[in-house]
Amino acid sequence: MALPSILVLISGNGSNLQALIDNCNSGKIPGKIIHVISSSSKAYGLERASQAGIPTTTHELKTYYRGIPKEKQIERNEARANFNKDLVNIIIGRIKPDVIVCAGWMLILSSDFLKPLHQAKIPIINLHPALPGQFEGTNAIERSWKAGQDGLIDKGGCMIHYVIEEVDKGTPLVVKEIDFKKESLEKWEARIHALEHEAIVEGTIEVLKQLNAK
Ligand SMILES: Nc1nc2c(c(=O)[nH]1)N[C@@H](CN(C=O)c1ccc(C(=O)N[C@@H](CCC(=O)O)C(=O)O)cc1)CN2
Ligand SMILES: NCC(=O)N[C@@H]1O[C@H](COP(=O)([O-])[O-])[C@@H](O)[C@H]1O
Repeated sequence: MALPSILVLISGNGSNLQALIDNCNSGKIPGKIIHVISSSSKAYGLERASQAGIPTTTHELKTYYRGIPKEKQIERNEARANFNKDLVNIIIGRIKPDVIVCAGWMLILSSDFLKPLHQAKIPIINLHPALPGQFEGTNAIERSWKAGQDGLIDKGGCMIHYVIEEVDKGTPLVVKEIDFKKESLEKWEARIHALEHEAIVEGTIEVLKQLNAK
């Protein structure tokens, strides 16, 4: 029987993508990465995918914004809606994955994207480098480090959660905690990234398990 198919969305380095590639190849993740889509043509993760023989697509928002000045907000919003609609049509129409994993995908996904996926019963999960209810959005690692330095938190970590319209508020699948300690941002970041590489593998295994349970 064919392994469930995984689409991975990235925007950058792809170290979490690499963890997925390595653990699919070892069989720890009972799935096959069939495609990688990047929101940036400069993402090193594209190189990682190519090295692993995984087809890639680049889908850049700036291409949709081209020629629309920043002050033309209505036109830019329309362009962004088209970005989301085209992306979901590529996924549902061409790639047809069983599950989608956001592994450092740095764009908010709109209802134009999420609703068709829900109708197609394709679950989508995301890696967020903070605990549930903490530091939603971008730069979460630095924000959590500063909060720790200020004595506002004594724990940090990362989570894998289902993606819903409300950013980083979806039901968690995996939560990994670490104690805060006075250390450099670089050391904190390294500890979080190490945790991420475990969490993204466990979260992908879990979403595949839940898929099979349906
Ligand atoms: N609808 C959802 N979309 C996304 C989710 C989600 O839970 N719901 N998770 C994110 C991943 N993410 C944090 O884990 C995240 C990434 C990016 C942003 C954001 O504000 N992006 C800006 C652009 C920022 C930039 O270019 O530096 C934007 O999209 O305008 C917030 C959260 C993936 N998407
Ligand atoms: N809000 C989303 C977010 O901040 N995601 C973060 O992007 C990085 C991707 O690293 P990678 O490209 O090396 O996998 C990871 O640190 C991940 O937590």
